Amino acid sequence: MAAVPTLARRIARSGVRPLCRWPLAWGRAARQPPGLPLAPCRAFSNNKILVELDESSGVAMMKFKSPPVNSLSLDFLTEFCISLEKLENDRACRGVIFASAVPRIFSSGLDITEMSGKSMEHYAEFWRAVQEMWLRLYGSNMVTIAAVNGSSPAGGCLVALSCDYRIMVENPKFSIGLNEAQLGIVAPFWFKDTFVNVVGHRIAERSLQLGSLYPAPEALKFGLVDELVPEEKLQEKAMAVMAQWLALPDHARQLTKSMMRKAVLDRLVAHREEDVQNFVSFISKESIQKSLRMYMEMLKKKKS
Ligand SMILES: CCCCCCCCCCC/C=C/C(=O)SCCNC(=O)CCNC(=O)[C@H](O)C(C)(C)COP(=O)(O)OP(=O)(O)OC[C@H]1O[C@@H](n2cnc3c(N)ncnc32)[C@H](O)[C@@H]1OP(=O)(O)O
Repeated sequence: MAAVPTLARRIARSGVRPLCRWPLAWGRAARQPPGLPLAPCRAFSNNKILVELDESSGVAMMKFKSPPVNSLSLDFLTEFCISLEKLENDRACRGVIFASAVPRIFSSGLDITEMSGKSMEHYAEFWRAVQEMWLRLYGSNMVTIAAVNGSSPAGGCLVALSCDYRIMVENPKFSIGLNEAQLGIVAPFWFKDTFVNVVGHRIAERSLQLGSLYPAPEALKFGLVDELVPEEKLQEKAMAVMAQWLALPDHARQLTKSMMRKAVLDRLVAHREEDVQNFVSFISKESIQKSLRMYMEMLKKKKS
């Protein structure tokens, strides 16, 4: 685990800037009854993520703001881990809702430029950051809800799958799934395990082999997302579901969550370094690099 401190150093170096104490993101002011002072709220942001914690409800909103497509770059992943750790250690926070501040895209998944044309050391550092993000999110003690307000392929889908509940905007133009096979790459075992735990083995096997992306209404049919709502109702719905989950005693819910997820988490923890080495040797193959370059070219051509 020699290079693990690299991510720890990045986390330590990266500043988390406090914002004002009375932020307006997610329309808090609009929800407040007239004449009453705003409930205590704390907000912080870094370059790619905005967080607002409402102390009265114990609920934080984490919004991804890394245009154009919220790709999960090394910087994004580092900032995500910092923000989540801050909330995890804050006794006032019991639940987090994740959403995008970028229109039409929840997250485009792992940043392909981090996996293409870089050194082996870079691939290893990047993959440790991907592992760290998943271990923290899937293993979080807080209630986690993905408010999927846009397309969410591959790593973006993993973020949603790692939450306790997924609510997606009902727009059929927004799609979600683990489409790695379409890029000529393979979802690692812990992506697969997370997927199987949500949709079951048969659907996961077929979807992973075909690299399927599902429009929101299709994703609902087999439980990849838990419900669909019109975009303007997403925040309200996420808050309502959160309130339902927070009505239970934390210790009972947390122990149950841990019991359900422990085997899958432990598997990566036990094979973490091996998984890094597998990733590095796989991604640095010339044939895989060629597939990634072709995929990026295809994305560019689609625009013209
Ligand atoms: C033996 C087994 C061993 C296994 C070892 C492990 C193996 C490796 C595992 C790797 C797992 C990988 C997981 C991933 O997440 S890979 C990423 C998958 N993501 C995608 O396929 C999404 C691609 N993007 C899109 O489909 C569209 O961009 C999107 C629908 C998200 C948005 O469309 P829109 O039309 O709005 O925007 P553009 O396509 O024009 O994109 C804007 C610019 O953003 C760039 N872009 C998009 N996605 C990414 C990305 N994921 N990474 C980096 N850059 C991205 C796109 O190229 C445009 O750039 P330019 O403006 O410069 O052209």
